[in-house]
Amino acid sequence: MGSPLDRARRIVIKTGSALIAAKGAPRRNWIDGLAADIAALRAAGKDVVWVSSGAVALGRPHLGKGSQKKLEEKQAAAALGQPLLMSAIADALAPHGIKAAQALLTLEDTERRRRWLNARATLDTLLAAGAVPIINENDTVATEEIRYGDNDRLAARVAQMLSADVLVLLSDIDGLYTADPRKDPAATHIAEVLELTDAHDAMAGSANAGAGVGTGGMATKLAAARIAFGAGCATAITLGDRPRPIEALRTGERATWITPSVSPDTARKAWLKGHLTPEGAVLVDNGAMGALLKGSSLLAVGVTGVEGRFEKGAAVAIKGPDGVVIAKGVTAYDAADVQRLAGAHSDDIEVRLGYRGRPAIIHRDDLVLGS
Ligand SMILES: Nc1ncnc2c1ncn2[C@@H]1O[C@H](COP(=O)(O)OP(=O)(O)O)[C@@H](O)[C@H]1O
Ligand SMILES: N[C@@H](CCC(=O)OP(=O)(O)O)C(=O)O
Repeated sequence: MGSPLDRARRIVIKTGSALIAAKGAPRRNWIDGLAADIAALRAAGKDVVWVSSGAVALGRPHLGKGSQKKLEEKQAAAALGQPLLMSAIADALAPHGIKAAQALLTLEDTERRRRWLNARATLDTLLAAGAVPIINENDTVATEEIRYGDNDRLAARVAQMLSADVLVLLSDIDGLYTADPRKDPAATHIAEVLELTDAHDAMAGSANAGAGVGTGGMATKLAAARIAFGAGCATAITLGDRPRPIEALRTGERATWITPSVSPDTARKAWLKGHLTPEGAVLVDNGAMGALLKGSSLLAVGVTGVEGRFEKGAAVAIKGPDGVVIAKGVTAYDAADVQRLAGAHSDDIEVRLGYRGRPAIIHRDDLVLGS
């Protein structure tokens, strides 16, 4: 059967602070090993996104003395540590001919549809260019209310946004146990979860019950796995501190695999179907209707007009020439721009808008057929 990693097209890997840093310095040998793993995945044609913690841990020694418990002290440490984190990772990827691209996200980038479209387009562009996006929370500006707070969930949101097939959470433990093995020596390992229940949450205890340097614990890993699960993405929780942790996972080293029964594509379409309440409509001609039914994106050339006012990122209905709703989707343009683009060929988009817009009014990934 092989590993889910072999079948995956897109993989998100999350590394916790304790793997990245020791005594305030980057663990270069370990980072080099993971970089070699990532190079092997890239060579096999897979897209890889690396969500890495460690900015606070690497920045702390440079902030001076003091407790460094206050939020602004952690944020300042992150500002000092983030470039150190990036350069350690970029240096490790460079010998493999892989470019590292920094992307610092805040909660809004994955929760607000408009920003989500932008973040996704940028990350897709980086992946298409062969780069590995290195993602962290934008700790320096994220305030308590608008924080993911832990990179486990951030990584799951990224996996969801990018329709990844596998999320790997590299941890200081080789998976989920029936209880915290640090406290209960009788705890047993769980190799596979096909449905996440409250019983699993009870095993993990509360958040922040982890080893110390980071902010996660097993509870946030399960919260992350739940987000990924809903997006049709499998999660592996496994021991990170191995020389080649991804290769070890691929060849069957111990892990907990949390595996959904549907694909990312099916999950996304089901989500769209249930969550989109149209705020307006885009009117299309017969040609566009035929293309949509065949699974294409909605291009400006087939648009004849709009109904109502809506923002970029809003849910809209798509209506055929007879006024019947044939699909719903998330629009990449606001109503005024859709009107401006009606009937335009792709080459004309820039002239009509005054900027270089996206080719699709609604991308096929953001579209579901039916009313
Ligand atoms: N049921 C459980 N199974 C496994 N680990 C658990 C469980 N409950 C609590 N934990 C704790 O969670 C820790 C992993 O979280 P954490 O140290 O935050 O990892 P990371 O630094 O990789 O984010 C484990 O070392 C373990 O002590
Ligand atoms: N964004 C923070 C890390 C937050 C976090 O989730 O840490 P961890 O539990 O080690 O993955 C940083 O870079 O220090």
